[in-house]
Amino acid sequence: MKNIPTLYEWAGDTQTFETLFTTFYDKVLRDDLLGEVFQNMSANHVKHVAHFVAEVFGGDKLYTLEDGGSHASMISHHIGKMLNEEKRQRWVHLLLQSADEVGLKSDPEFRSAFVGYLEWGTRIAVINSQLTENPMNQQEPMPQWGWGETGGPYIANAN
Ligand code: HEM
Repeated sequence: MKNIPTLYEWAGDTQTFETLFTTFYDKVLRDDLLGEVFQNMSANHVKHVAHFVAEVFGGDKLYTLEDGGSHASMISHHIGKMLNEEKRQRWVHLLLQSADEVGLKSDPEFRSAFVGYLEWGTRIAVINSQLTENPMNQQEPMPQWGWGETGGPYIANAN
C-alpha cells in the first residue's frame, strides 16, 4: 500500500491528542491510586504529554519546538518517581478508557500500534522512575512510533 498515513494523521490532529489527554488526566486526578502521583503536575502537563505523543506519532514538533521539551527532558520528569507495575497498569487502563470515551480511532491496526506504544512507553517510564539520575543525553532524538515497531530486545540505558 502506498501513502500510508502516520499514526498522527490517522488519529486526527493536535486537538485529537489534547482532547484525549484532557479526558485522561481528569480521570487520573480523581483516581484513588494515581491522583496523588499527579497532584503537583504543572498547568501545562496535559498539553505537554499530548504534544509529546502526537510528535512521537509523526505529528508537528510541538513538544520540542514550542514546549521546549526533548526526549531527555521527558525522561527527567520520571526520574525518582518510584512508579510501579500497579500504577503503570492503572495509567494504561485509564488512557484506553479515555480513548474509547473520546472516540479515538478504534480499528484493530491503529489500536494495536497505540497499545504497543503505551506498553513500551509506560514500561520505560517505570524503569526510569527507579533511577536517581537521568541516563539520557540531551541530544538524543525523540522516539518515533509507527504501525509496527520495537526492532529488538530491551537494552539498558538505550531509552
Ligand atoms: C507512554 C508513556 C508516557 C509518556 C509519553 C509520558 C510523558 C510525560 C511527559 C511529556 C511529562 C512531562 C510533562 C510536563 O512537561 O509537564 C511527564 C511527566 C510525568 N509523568 Fe509521564 N509519561 C508516560 C508514562 C507515565 C506513567 C505510566 C506514569 C505513572 C504511572 C507517569 C508519571 C509521570 C509523572 C508523575 C510526571 C511528573 C508530573 C509532575 O510534573 O508533577 N508517566 N510524562
